[in-house]
Amino acid sequence: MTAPDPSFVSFPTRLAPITVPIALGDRSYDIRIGAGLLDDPATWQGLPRASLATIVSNVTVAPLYAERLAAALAPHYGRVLRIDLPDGEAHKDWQTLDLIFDRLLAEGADRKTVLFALGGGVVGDVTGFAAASYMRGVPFVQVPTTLLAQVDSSVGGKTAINHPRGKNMIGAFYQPLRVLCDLGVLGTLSDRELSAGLAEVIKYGPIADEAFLGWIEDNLAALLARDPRALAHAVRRSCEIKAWVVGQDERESGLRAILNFGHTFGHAIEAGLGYGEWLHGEGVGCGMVMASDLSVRLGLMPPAFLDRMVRIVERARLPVRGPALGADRYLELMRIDKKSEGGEIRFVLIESLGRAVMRPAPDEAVRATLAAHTG
Ligand SMILES: NC(=O)c1ccc[n+]([C@@H]2O[C@H](COP(=O)([O-])OP(=O)(O)OC[C@H]3O[C@@H](n4cnc5c(N)ncnc54)[C@H](O)[C@@H]3O)[C@@H](O)[C@H]2O)c1
Ligand SMILES: O=C(O)C(=O)C[C@@H](O)[C@H](O)[C@H](O)COP(=O)(O)O
Ligand SMILES: [Zn+2]
Repeated sequence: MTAPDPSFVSFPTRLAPITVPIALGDRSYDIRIGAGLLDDPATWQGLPRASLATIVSNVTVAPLYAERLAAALAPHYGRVLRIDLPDGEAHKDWQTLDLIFDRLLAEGADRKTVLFALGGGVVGDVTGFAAASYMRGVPFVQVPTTLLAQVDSSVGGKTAINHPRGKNMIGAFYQPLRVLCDLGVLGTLSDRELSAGLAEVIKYGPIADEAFLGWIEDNLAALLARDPRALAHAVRRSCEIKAWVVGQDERESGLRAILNFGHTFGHAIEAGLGYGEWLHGEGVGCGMVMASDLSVRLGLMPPAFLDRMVRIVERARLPVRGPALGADRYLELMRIDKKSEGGEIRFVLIESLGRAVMRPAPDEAVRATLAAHTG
């Protein structure tokens, strides 16, 4: 007898599937959340049919789930091509993008070819950018397989690759046709990656929903234990908040920047250490502690808020102290951030629970935050 698939063991299919719509005019789409979605024929209804579907995944995720996805797609497409990328943040680059373009061209992919991004945020971001640029745009579907990708990266249409100088520096806004969050696939995720995903879940509390922050605090043990109902609620509420934000400001002319809470510091850590050393979620967790410190330092929030954020980030098994890159290096890396204007760094800060603002901060305050939370 073969060993049971851990995704079926951990996640019973009796969890009712739910749909979170994201309203973007003619680019509107649904985020579907449920257990066993990959194997449900209803999942694929209403997607464009074509002679070729391409599953873009990576060498870790493809052996786990690509066959199931290919079998589900086979009835609807003339041919299902598979592209397995190298795994890891260090491969979110031009070379990997080229791999996709080379294969698509070699296999005769045309403008109707539908790309399916099967993987975490790295696969999703690279595949999305490939979809945005191959023949000036082909349709794509997000099939996120990490918690982080289900609660954040698969939703909202930010696609990108990294540059050695800065995160996500080359990319495009390009929306998927649908997002399919099969909770069952979270059963095979490592504990470290689960915690990384929790960082982005936690983020939604202070920026948009005080009650959700309280719910996360009350349910952190259940989330870490992968309780299906707790994970389902975390994915649903996160997607609702992200859909609400993106629906108002698709291209980050204002409000959407709140989703960057913790990211100015976090991206500096990721780039400063070299991509892949710290996970994105780890950078965000620690970055939220630093941004909370800055919010307190600038008089926006009381000190108890910082204590609360340190506690929740620690309980999620995420780092609360950044690496000792040196304040000058942090400042240099943060100046490249996409929110900077005229060389002035702008931080997402909390001004009351559930409400974020974007503000510049005096260098001395930032240095004090770095002194308190790095090394
Ligand atoms: N576009 C956006 O809005 C957005 C939002 C947040 C993060 N991001 C980006 O997302 C990336 C981080 O995504 P991530 O945390 O998913 O990392 P990731 O894509 O590197 O995946 C994490 C690891 O888990 C493995 N994996 C994925 N699914 C698995 C599964 N079901 N079972 C076992 N292993 C599995 C992957 O192969 C990888 O080794 C960063 O590049 C970040 O910048 C983008
Ligand atoms: O969707 C957004 O907007 C976000 O900022 C979500 C972030 O979690 C994500 O990491 C995003 O890729 C960061 O965006 P960037 O514009 O700072 O690269
Ligand atoms: Zn992020």
